[in-house]
Amino acid sequence: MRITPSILNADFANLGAEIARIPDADAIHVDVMDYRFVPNLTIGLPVVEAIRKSTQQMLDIHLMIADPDRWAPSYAEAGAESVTFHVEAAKAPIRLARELRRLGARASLALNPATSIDSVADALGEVDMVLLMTVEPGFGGQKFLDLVLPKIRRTRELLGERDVWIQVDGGVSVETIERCAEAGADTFVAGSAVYSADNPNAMVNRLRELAVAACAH
Ligand SMILES: O=C(CO)[C@H](O)[C@H](O)COP(=O)(O)O
Ligand SMILES: [Fe+2]
Repeated sequence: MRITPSILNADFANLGAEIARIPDADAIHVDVMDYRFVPNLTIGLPVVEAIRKSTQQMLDIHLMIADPDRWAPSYAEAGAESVTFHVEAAKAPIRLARELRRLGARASLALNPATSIDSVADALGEVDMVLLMTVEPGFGGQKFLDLVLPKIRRTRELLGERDVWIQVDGGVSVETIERCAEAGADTFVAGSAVYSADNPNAMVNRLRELAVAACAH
């Protein structure tokens, strides 16, 4: 069970210090948005390169951008351990996943809430993680969409014994993480839940404990 907090709701003027507040995180989830794939703009490659220099923690880059085929490899070259791109945006997802792995990164495929996992079933052997959006991408602090839970179960079923992580992203909190874990998710993005907590690192550990306990049922 991995907790990968999103820095979307952290203080962007103090990113290094904000990341240092969550030493027990399993990775730092960085949301890259481009005003094209989603109606929001965040940060891009230069900031990711600066983050890379400021921390040894695993970087989990979530690209919500148009044309990831063109831009995603640079994030692997910048030293990100995991690069996620959206299937709705990629022109050649298998070629891109292979390129990311060739560059030494984990390759990960993201699906919007309305995108079916069965539509990408044949590509699952090419990736290290599937990110299932549990809100419409673009903003932090949105309400978790329960309608994604059957897709988490279906993804687990399709993956079988394969060692592919299932990450959920959007509205994950102490209220919703157990449902995700019971359905088969093993990697959890939490943005506002972590950074609105008085003690973000304690929240990371609390979320992990809830996920572990839910899975043991
Ligand atoms: O990809 C994202 C939004 O598109 C973010 O990772 C996600 O929304 C995290 O924030 P929160 O936990 O507040 O929902
Ligand atoms: Fe994200």
